[in-house]
Amino acid sequence: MQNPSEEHIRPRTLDDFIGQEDVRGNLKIYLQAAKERGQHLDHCLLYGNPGLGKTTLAQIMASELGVNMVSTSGPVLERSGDLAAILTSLNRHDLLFIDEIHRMPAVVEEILYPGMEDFKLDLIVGQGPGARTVKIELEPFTLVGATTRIGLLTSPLRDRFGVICRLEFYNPRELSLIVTRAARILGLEISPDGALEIGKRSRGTPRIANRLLRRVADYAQVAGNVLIDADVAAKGLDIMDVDSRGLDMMDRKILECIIDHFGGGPVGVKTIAAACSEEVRTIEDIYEPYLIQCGFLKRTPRGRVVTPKAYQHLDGGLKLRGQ
Ligand SMILES: Nc1ncnc2c1ncn2[C@@H]1O[C@H](COP(=O)(O)OP(=O)(O)OP(=O)(O)O)[C@@H](O)[C@H]1O
Ligand SMILES: [Mg+2]
Repeated sequence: MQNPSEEHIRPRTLDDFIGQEDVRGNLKIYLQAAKERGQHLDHCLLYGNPGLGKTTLAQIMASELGVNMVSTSGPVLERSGDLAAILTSLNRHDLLFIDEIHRMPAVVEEILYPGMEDFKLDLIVGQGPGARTVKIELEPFTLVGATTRIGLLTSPLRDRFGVICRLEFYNPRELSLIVTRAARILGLEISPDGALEIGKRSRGTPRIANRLLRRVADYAQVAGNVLIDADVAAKGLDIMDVDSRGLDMMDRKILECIIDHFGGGPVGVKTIAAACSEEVRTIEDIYEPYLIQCGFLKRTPRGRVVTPKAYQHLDGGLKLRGQ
């Protein structure tokens, strides 16, 4: 196959979607119930770190329901009219996917409330004393919202979702299954221990697992290996500076910066961001959740603290590199 895109790898059915057993089990029931009743599915909020499968799940829900999916995202919806145009164009039972729903402006959010609750739009037409409200009936639809930051959602919005699903980091075994599946689609040969090696170093994230697989495949090809086994995978990942726990240069830079400049913490995230020349948001959304999950970093009321486990991990790495 000619360099299949990310879209080819994306699972299409709930059965192809690996891991997240609780979310998958619950969604299966809700989807079946909605289908049997011939009704729209209740609004659903998916939250979790980047690359864990929110967009993928939304697409699977639409295809399992046999409905059309219309996609947009919070920051694109600048004015209430932008959302009104989308809502009025939806067909019966369509799925509206709003990515980064926490970034939707307040004025847009307000017109979404009656849309979600009663499938009605209250539009204000005109300005000043001549302004009037026009009520528009909408077709019943399902809103699927995705967010990496559930804490930034207002509670009126959060409360209007009937189903709230939290996606967790994947374990190495699940990631190895994801890698094996992707390798099959990409026409690559990989052994179970090769897939597990990539799985262990993918920061619990399918998107990263798929990316590392492609880079390891490049390495294997150039090195003249047809089969990606644990040894080839480890060498390919080592040259990319992805260590045995999946930490990359930036993760290590963050930990080392807290250790070297702030005595291991506690130190505020803004200070860390400035010292590492990185955005606060990127540290909070991309790096920190995984470091916390590994038990390498702790969030305390006074700031971030590097744990003894992180010191051990970093020391081990230095010894391996002979420093
Ligand atoms: N459970 C899974 N099984 C197999 N592959 C998966 C799974 N979850 C995600 N993937 C793969 O990982 C990639 C990233 O997933 P997706 O785009 O759905 O993440 P996301 O949560 O929407 O991320 P973001 O927050 O950045 O939008 C997809 O292309 C898909 O191939
Ligand atoms: Mg997405």
